[in-house]
Amino acid sequence: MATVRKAFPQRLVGLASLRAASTSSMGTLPKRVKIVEVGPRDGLQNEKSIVPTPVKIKLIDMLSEAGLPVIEATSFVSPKWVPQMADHSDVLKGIQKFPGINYPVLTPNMKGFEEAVRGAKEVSIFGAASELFTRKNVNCSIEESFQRFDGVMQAARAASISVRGYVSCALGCPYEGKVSPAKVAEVAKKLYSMGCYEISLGDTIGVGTPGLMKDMLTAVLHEVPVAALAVHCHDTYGQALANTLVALQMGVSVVDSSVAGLGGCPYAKGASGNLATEDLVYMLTGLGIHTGVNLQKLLEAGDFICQALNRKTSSKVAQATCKL
Ligand SMILES: CC(C)(COP(=O)([O-])OP(=O)([O-])OC[C@H]1O[C@@H](n2cnc3c(N)ncnc32)[C@H](O)[C@@H]1OP(=O)([O-])[O-])[C@@H](O)C(=O)NCCC(=O)NCCSC(=O)C[C@@](C)(O)CC(=O)[O-]
Repeated sequence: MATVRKAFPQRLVGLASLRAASTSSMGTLPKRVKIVEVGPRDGLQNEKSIVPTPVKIKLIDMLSEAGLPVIEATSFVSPKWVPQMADHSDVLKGIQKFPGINYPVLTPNMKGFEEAVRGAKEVSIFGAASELFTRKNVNCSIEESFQRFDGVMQAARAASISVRGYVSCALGCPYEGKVSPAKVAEVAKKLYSMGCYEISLGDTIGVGTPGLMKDMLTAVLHEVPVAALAVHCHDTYGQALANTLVALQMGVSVVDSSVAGLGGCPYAKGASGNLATEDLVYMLTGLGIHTGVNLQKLLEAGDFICQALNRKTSSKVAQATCKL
């Protein structure tokens, strides 16, 4: 049954008009935020049943229609490790490539990179600030993961492919517990100095709180310019939006999120979904921050994937605006 929604945009306009009064004491916030939609990759990679390729393609096309500027489409990782992403080439081939929208993909090593560049114009390498997580996730040490990244970076430079870098476990690790801000800063600095144009700091298991986000970002900002930073918060403990707001107040203007709050890392036990894109867009709009995203179309994309997966949305905004 199709989801029926309340007359939502009008209410949103009303909220946005309160902006001057409600944000005056919030420090300097960015005027616009680039949202990196990770639902088709991070959101689906942990799904137990294989999601049909046409569903993935339709989801990405709907997200493109909604105006997301960056949509992480899939990952070129081993299908033995992450079977859900085994159809990466077909997904990349099947989606409509909207002008002005980037469709990056994850590439952990040269094998993934070589396959990815047949269709991708941007890739992401993914490191972590935890040795044990790195071992579980990509079967090597942090040092060895950088040796793999060296090859990818060289090949990417030669092919004029932009590379984004992730630092997982930026606010905590499922295997090591606390992670020091200094370690996160060290890994972020290394990725940045290798040539990653943007570093996404991941609270992989969503254990962070605003104070931890502030301490971690303070350390990272000594090493990487704020314009090159993004945050990527999972919402396991309901802190994702609060942590993201702290990052915005510290000057970060790129935020990763996932439609309907889908997500989780298969190698991070306990990791739940990402910050829901609908909730992020609602907050940013209320703060008068431009995203270019059409919330109504985004909600429709969320409805579509939730129906396809036969599950309830994790987006509070989607829940609040749903009549049935
Ligand atoms: C990195 C590897 C491949 C190492 O895995 P490995 O087993 O150590 O690799 P290997 O080099 O020894 O090769 C073993 C087999 O895998 C194949 N292989 C090797 N590489 C590839 C490739 N790229 N694509 C396809 N196949 C590949 C290779 O050809 C070989 O095949 P065989 O000879 O046995 O038939 C593996 O550990 C892996 O794929 N890990 C991916 C795990 C993953 O995707 N995790 C989720 C993404 S990270 C995340 O979600 C966090 C993030 C980014 O969202 C941010 C946050 O929230 O913190």
